[in-house]
Amino acid sequence: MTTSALNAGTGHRPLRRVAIAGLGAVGLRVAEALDEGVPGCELTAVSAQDRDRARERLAHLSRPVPVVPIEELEGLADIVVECMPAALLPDLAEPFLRAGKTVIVLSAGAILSHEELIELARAHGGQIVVPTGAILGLDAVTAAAEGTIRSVRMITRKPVRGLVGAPYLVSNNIAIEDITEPVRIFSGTPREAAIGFPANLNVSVALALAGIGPDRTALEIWADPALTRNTHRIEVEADSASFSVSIENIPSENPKTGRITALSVIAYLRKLSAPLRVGS
Ligand SMILES: NC(=O)C1=CN([C@@H]2O[C@H](COP(=O)(O)OP(=O)(O)OC[C@H]3O[C@@H](n4cnc5c(N)ncnc54)[C@H](O)[C@@H]3O)[C@@H](O)[C@H]2O)C=CC1
Ligand SMILES: O=C([O-])CC(=O)C(=O)O
Repeated sequence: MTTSALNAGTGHRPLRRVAIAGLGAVGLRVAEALDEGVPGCELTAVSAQDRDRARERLAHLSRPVPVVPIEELEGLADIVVECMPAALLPDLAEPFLRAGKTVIVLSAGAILSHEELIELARAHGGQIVVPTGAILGLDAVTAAAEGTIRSVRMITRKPVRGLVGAPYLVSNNIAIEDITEPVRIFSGTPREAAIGFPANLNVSVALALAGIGPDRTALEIWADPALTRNTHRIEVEADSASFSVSIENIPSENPKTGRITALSVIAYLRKLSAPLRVGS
């Protein structure tokens, strides 16, 4: 049996209307997958900064979808996939959460500066979903967190072009364009990285939210001129298990973003209606 056969929807539930906010590397790939068919889901609207450019990027889809401002998405969808610059999260998420709907958040770092969104979800029966994204092992980390986790450490290594322009580098006058060997550019916490690297280290915030939080998780970031892939290693010590996992992400059309990020969202949407779900 193929994976897609195992994951095919049952057909007994109403279709979930899915909107995509942001039509960059992640958004376009998710839109294409929904257009090709994810059982139980249909793409009903898209939001983009440049609406004409978005219509061009969507021209190859088999079914046209409206391109609307983010304020109009809530009326058109049950679930929204946020894949925009982090600063836009509250404007997008609030109406969905107030209506008891689901917001899939890729800009996970923005949740730390907008924790009121979690309260809004709680009050109205909505849900914020942080997909596994470009990282791995969050299933094991959430399981270990049901017991006691002693420590979580993450080491990220990225090619130079996946890091240049990050606010932390700019404000600390750290120039990495001409480095010839790996340089550790940051040692701190995901809470600090969410501010200093808002477009590069959402994965560390996802890990922190799954485990021991954004202040106790230890994070190192390295710029490595020899790398072509974004690599992340996680080391966990818990009373249930010790484990370490690592991933080498092939960059998408956006060099900061691994290709697997969009696939993680598609896998999540497919699981919503699948008769067999694997992983917690
Ligand atoms: N959680 C995770 O594992 C990962 C999260 N990310 C994050 O996911 C988000 C999306 O990543 P990418 O698709 O690579 O980014 P991208 O830069 O390729 O795309 C973002 C899109 O948002 C659009 N946009 C900007 N302002 C907008 C507005 N007002 N309304 C609608 N659209 C607007 C931009 O035009 C752009 O097309 C980023 O915040 C990124 O940091 C990326 C990789 C991994
Ligand atoms: O794709 C990656 O390696 C991770 C990333 O950009 C992020 O966490 O925002």
